[in-house]
Amino acid sequence: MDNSLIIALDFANRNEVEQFLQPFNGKQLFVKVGMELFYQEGPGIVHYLKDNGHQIFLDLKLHDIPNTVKSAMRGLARLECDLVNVHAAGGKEMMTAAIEGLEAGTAAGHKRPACIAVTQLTSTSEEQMNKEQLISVPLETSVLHYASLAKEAGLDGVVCSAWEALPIREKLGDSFYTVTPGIRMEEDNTGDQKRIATPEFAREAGVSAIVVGRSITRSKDPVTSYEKWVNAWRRVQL
Ligand SMILES: O=c1ccn([C@@H]2O[C@H](COP(=O)(O)O)[C@@H](O)[C@H]2O)c(=O)[nH]1
Repeated sequence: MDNSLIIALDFANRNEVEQFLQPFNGKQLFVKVGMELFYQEGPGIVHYLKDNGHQIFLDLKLHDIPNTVKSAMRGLARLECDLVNVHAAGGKEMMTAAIEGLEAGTAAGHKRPACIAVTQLTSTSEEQMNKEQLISVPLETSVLHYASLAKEAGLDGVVCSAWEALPIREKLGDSFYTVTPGIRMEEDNTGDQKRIATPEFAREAGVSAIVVGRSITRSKDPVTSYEKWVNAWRRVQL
């Protein structure tokens, strides 16, 4: 997990994924399967990616009553992904149930998938959060609160923006993962993301992994783009 660049495979179907991966010539990547792809292709897409040696973040952001999340996680554990997630807004009891489900579904002698909680989506601004969720504290306070709940529930980390990574590490320790989408190069389109940061900023904040989607998947030359991103991410590690 540490220092990974996770590519968000936000594609409509397996055919598009195959077309995207083909020029990587078998390179083993850390990829994210989200709702768009999983709802279309189901578990088969996970098997396909695993069979090709890729590490997988299954980003389904479970958010339901504890019993339902526990049962769903029991099933997802059998896919043997590296990383799965829930929404912290589902509450501590729900997050505890997620871990119980993962443990119940993991074969004896195997390690359960790491589980992280989405705090505030990176597409949410502080103003939106205040007005629409009626949460009147600063956004960082809300993120830290959700991160603390996630840690108390036994989760392994959170999804947050790079802006909150340092305060989370200071409060909850370096071993608690901070996985950060909303990463952009200076020249990239922001799109729907509100809390964006560059790879250099993310590295300096000590995030565990960055998630990059459209900047790579929609570029004219995804392999060159991926290499540019990896170099930007690594350069500041030296
Ligand atoms: O808070 C969150 C949680 C998840 N995401 C996901 O990350 C990628 C980001 O894609 P970009 O194209 O680089 O914006 C996408 O799959 C989201 O579903 C997030 O952006 N923010």
